[in-house]
Amino acid sequence: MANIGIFFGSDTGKTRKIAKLIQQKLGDVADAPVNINRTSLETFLSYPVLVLGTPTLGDGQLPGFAAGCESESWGEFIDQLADANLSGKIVALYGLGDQQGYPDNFASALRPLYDAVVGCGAQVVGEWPGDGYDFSFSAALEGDKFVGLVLDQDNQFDLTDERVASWLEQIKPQIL
Ligand SMILES: Cc1cc2nc3c(=O)[nH]c(=O)nc-3n(C[C@H](O)[C@H](O)[C@H](O)COP(=O)(O)O)c2cc1C
Repeated sequence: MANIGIFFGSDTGKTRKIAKLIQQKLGDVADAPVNINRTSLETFLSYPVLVLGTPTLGDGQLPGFAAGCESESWGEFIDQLADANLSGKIVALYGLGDQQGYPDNFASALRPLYDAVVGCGAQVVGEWPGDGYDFSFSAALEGDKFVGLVLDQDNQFDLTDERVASWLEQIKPQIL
C-alpha cells in the first residue's frame, strides 16, 4: 500500500479522470484512485495522506442521492465520516465545477468536504488562488483563496494540466 490514497466522487467521469491524472503525476507514492462509493471507512482511514476530489452537483452540493445522482457518493460517505478521527492525517482537496453554468455556486461542494474532514481533525493543505476564474459566488472560498484546487473542465480544460502540476508542486513538501 502506498502512502497516499486518492478518492473521488463523480457523476459523469470528469473528476475520476482528474484523479487518474493526479496519480499519474504523483507516481508510485499514490495508489490507484478509488471511487468513494467503492471503498470502506476502514480502507479510507488506513492512509496517512488523502487526496479527495469532488464535482459540485445539484445546487452547490456534493454528489450523491440528494444531488440527483443514481448512486451513492460523497453525500453518503461524509455521514459515515462524522464519528471518524482524522487527526494526524494530511488531506488535499480538489473540486470540479462549471463557472459559466453555475456562477453563483461555483465549485461550492468543496466546502462540505472541507468542513467534514476538518471537523474530524485532519490538516488540510493545498489552498488555491481564487483569481483566474469568473464567478459570482463560491462557498469554497476562504477569503480570496479556495480551500483546494479548483478545476473547470467545462470551460477551462486547457488550463487543467498546468493547474494540477503546479498544485502538486505546491503540496509535495507537505504530502511526501
Ligand atoms: C445537474 C448538475 C448540477 C451542477 N451544479 C453545479 C454547481 O452548483 N456548481 C458548479 O460549479 N458546477 C455544477 N455542475 C457542473 C459539474 O460540477 C461539472 O460539470 C463537473 O466537471 C462534473 O464532474 P463529474 O463528471 O465528475 O461528475 C453541475 C452539473 C450538473 C450536471
